Amino acid sequence: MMRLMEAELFPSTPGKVKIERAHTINRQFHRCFASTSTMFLWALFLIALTASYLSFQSFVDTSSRYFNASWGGMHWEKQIRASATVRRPGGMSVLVTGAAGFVGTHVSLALRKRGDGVVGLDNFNSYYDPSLKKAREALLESHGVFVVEGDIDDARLLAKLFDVVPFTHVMHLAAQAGVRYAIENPASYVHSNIAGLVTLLEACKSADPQPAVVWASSSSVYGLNEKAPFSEADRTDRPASLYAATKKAGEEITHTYNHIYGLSITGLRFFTVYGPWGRPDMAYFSFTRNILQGKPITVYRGKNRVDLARDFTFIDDIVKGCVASLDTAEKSTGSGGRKGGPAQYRIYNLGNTSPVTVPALVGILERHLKVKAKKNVVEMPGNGDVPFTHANISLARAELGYKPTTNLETGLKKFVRWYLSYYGYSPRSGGSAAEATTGSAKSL
Ligand SMILES: O=C(O)[C@H]1O[C@H](OP(=O)(O)OP(=O)(O)OC[C@H]2O[C@@H](n3ccc(=O)[nH]c3=O)[C@H](O)[C@@H]2O)[C@H](O)[C@@H](O)[C@H]1O
Repeated sequence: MMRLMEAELFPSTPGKVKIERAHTINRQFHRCFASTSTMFLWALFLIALTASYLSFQSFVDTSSRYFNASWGGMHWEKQIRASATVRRPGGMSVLVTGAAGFVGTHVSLALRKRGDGVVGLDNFNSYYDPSLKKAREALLESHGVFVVEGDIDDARLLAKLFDVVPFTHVMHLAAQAGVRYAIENPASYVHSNIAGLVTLLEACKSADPQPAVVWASSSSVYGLNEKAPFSEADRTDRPASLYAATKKAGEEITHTYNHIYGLSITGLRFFTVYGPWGRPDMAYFSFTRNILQGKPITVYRGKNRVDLARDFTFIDDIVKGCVASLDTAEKSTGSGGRKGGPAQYRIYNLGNTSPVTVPALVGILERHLKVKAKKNVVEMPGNGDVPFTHANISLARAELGYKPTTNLETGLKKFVRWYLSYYGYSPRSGGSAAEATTGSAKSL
């Protein structure tokens, strides 16, 4: 049948078709052509319908992405520009990563209070109670610091931020913290402390102008180092935890970006930082919570019944070290991804220089809280802890003017005062904080 139609419509020898047959063929051709063109029109109509449906869907997708996205838009850019505005002669505009974190909040406030422009960046992850991070954000907002909700591993977001503001400095404090949590969630350390760091440095090296970068390394890089106090020149090639290993890797990675792209880099090895608005995962914080709730605390002890000790450093001293690092940071030498010459590369210990044992820390908390702790003393599990830390701060003292002034007794007093007020405890005169505990206390 098909072959017949083909033969009729397209005779193999043109001009040999009989006239009467030619009429019939002509009619059939027209009928056929008419139905083909109708089909063609229908097809066109369907294609147009499908295309408009698809483009409508993509419009809906894009707009819902746009409206659901936590960043982007004119209003967002305006907030960033306002927050980055410098209000003192010779001031800097600083991108603070991890701004809703413990150290990030304090550093952002200090910078803002003296008139620097500050834009925060934080992913508000749930490693610990995000409502505490939100409360810190509210505090920052009340001082005019805008915190962008986003991840340091988001290259598009970083490019946009540098597009909106020519940051002079980056204070990089976003990280997956915690020594022992690395056993539970190793990928989180790789994501933030390695991948996120590289993404951030990529953005910094491509920025024009390139910012100077100051970032948080850790005392944990000293690992199994036994030479005390720990000096910057001591061995750091024997980390005892994945956390420490990622911070050590961060020191190598930042060195590479300094070497290849001329980024000015300062790494700060923080020694067990504590204080108001602190991290609930840290011992002094969780001990306080448990002591107040009448719950036992676990105190780790080293081999041969030796107490563990830390060079606990008060937040205000750390903030001074961070700000001094920003103030003394030289400019990066490159631009647009090209090195212009050798750039500054520094590493400093920021500690307190007087280690205190964990049982002594508990004793101070008991005094301030006026409650006796229920202690379970157990041998330190092999999960990343080191027996002690002790900072030599000569270098930071000489080059940054760093001079810690708060001892653990005074610093914990300030922390306890903040804790009781933040979580809604109102101690009656003479009574212990625990006795005064009311139902209004927020749980962590
Ligand atoms: O300087 C750093 O670079 C790191 O400091 C901090 O780590 P650490 O010094 O380990 O602080 P933290 O957890 O408060 O434990 C303190 C002591 O209490 C002991 N400890 C802890 C918990 C517990 O239940 N019992 C206990 O005895 C414990 O064995 C230890 O001896 C930061 O968390 C980390 O992010 C990083 O910044």
